Amino acid sequence: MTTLLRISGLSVTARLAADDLRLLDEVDLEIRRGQIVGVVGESGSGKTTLARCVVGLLERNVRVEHGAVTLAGEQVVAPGLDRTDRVRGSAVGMVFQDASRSLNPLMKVRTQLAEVLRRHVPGIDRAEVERRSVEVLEQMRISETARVLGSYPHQLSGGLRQRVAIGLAVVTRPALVIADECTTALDVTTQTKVVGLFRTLVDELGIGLLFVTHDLMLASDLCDRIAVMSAGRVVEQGDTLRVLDNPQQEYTRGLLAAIPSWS
Ligand SMILES: Nc1ncnc2c1ncn2[C@@H]1O[C@H](COP(=O)(O)OP(=O)(O)OP(=O)(O)O)[C@@H](O)[C@H]1O
Repeated sequence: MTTLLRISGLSVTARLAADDLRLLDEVDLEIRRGQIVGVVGESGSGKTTLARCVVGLLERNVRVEHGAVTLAGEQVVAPGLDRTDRVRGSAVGMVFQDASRSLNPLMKVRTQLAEVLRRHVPGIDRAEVERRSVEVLEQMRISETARVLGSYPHQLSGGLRQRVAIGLAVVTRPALVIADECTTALDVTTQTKVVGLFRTLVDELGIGLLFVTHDLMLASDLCDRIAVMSAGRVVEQGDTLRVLDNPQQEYTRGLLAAIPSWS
């Protein structure tokens, strides 16, 4: 499997009024095609900062101090360098916690898919837009494609909305998808479906998935590898079973101990 995403020695700092705050500290992480890597850790450990750094969506007071992000062999982030606009939305798709951040409430699903396709697939014609829109909804295991295409986001259930948001992220056939707490707002049954959908997508399309979650149980169900973050550092990473069955770090043991059903 080829390496899709390589994060090496990444350190990121936020400038505050008084002084600088280190948000990420020497983070190393790799994702290969067909692989799901979970980033887990407590609130404030730096998961979102890491995910947003890969796609160049850092806040204005945040900057990369050291290290680099390389996507399919091309360096896209380094100190003083941000080439993420070349890959955002095309080679990399993103799904956030709240589908409403991905979906435009004022546009029907059909229009939103068409807009993304036209932006990223130059010269695509109307028939191909429709064909790929239907295809991606089918990949999302949505059966009533005509109804969903003709609906505004608020006319769909939460689970359906999140599947449409994932469809919007993968319709351009990205090599990598970044999902940040994207199942957190869903009920457990819908969450299980969305997680199953991600596994199928990764297996069928051979994409890589960076799955950010505070839910270690969910990560253990879905991810091939897990990186455990604490205070901006990856304190432990490896194959999911290895990390969870034989954690090497006290911090990871603490996270596992906090799950009542674990052991
Ligand atoms: N622009 C910023 N300026 C200052 N501090 C920031 C900034 N962005 C993030 N932080 C701080 O960096 C730390 C890591 O935040 P981040 O959102 O990456 O953590 P997280 O693990 O994703 O947490 P959560 O699970 O709660 O979303 C937090 O303490 C947060 O307050």
